[in-house]
Amino acid sequence: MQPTLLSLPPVPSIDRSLAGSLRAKVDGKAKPPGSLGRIEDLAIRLGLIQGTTEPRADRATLLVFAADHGLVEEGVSAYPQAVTAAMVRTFLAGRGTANAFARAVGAEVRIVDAGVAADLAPHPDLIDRRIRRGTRNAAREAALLENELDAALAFGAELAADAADAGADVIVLGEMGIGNTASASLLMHRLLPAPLETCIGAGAGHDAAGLARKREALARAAARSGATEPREVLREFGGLEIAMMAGATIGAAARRRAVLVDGFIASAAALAAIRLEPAVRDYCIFAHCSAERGHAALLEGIAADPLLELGLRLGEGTGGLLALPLLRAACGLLREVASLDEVLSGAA
Ligand SMILES: Cc1cc2ncn([C@H]3O[C@H](COP(=O)(O)O)[C@@H](O)[C@H]3O)c2cc1C
Ligand SMILES: O=C(O)c1cccnc1
Repeated sequence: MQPTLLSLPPVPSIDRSLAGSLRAKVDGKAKPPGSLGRIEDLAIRLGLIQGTTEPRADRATLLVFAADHGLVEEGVSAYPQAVTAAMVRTFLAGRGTANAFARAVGAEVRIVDAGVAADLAPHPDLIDRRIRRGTRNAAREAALLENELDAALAFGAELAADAADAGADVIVLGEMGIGNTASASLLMHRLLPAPLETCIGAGAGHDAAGLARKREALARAAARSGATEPREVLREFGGLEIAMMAGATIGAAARRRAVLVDGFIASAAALAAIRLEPAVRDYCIFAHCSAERGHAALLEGIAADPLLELGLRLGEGTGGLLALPLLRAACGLLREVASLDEVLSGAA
């Protein structure tokens, strides 16, 4: 084990011995075998993750990790850096899309300042884990120092474990950080790996000139460092919120909680977590395939079969929240639905 990973909790491997009884339970329900398609597979996955034939997804906590990126100096985003802090304030006021969707599905929301480059007033719903005011510009130098990366991973793991200990059955991971699709593209390029070009998309929105500028800046960042080892890749290309999400993925898995992974950026963080600790892969449920270029290839590269395809490209955890009712339905199948035997014997 690498000494730097010692601060991260161990992730138990999934015990597959329950798979047979979970499949038999699902097949024995009052419905034709297989008639609930992928919801049946989801029920079995949730049972395996929680180690029970009666899994729950009642309580869900969305952790939104927010941070800024030095790469924005290169014009990688169509939006100014100040939008990150403005959106954090909006979330705290309950007015973001993530807040509305969380209310729609019944999930708790926690906002984490992982490294926003602005002053934020203290707020009871804001968790301050700010490591620095944004990353360094990865086109010129490493985005993070070793100790900054360690802190981000450890804080993320701790926050996810805290949410689990406070009663969350499912951890939904979301992010807010202008410029973070640029970091995510570099992570995908090195960790999947995939050609850089196929990893770069329009992010929050770019015209042709903006996209060309983003491609050119990311080519310079990639040329600056040949890192391929997951810690090195995170340190070189950032970002703070992405590293914290990778830590949170590991922390949730260590508590045997399903991690509902949102879009392109959250998936890049999950990819980093999987490369750091392969056992987390079994705990990751990929909510949707985003419209961001690169997301479909990233998902395919880790054999992930996303639950939804809605053309979303927002982030914030919105896609994860929309998939949450599917997890609850899958748990309801195992916990509540009568067996065919009960129905035929008149017991149900
Ligand atoms: C108003 C607004 C709200 C957002 N909420 C999420 N994002 C999303 O867009 C950003 C990534 O795109 P890029 O890398 O191109 O900057 C992230 O903050 C992501 O969460 C937003 C973006 C904007 C503009
Ligand atoms: O897929 C995402 O999560 C995404 C895509 C573009 C911009 N922000 C987020």
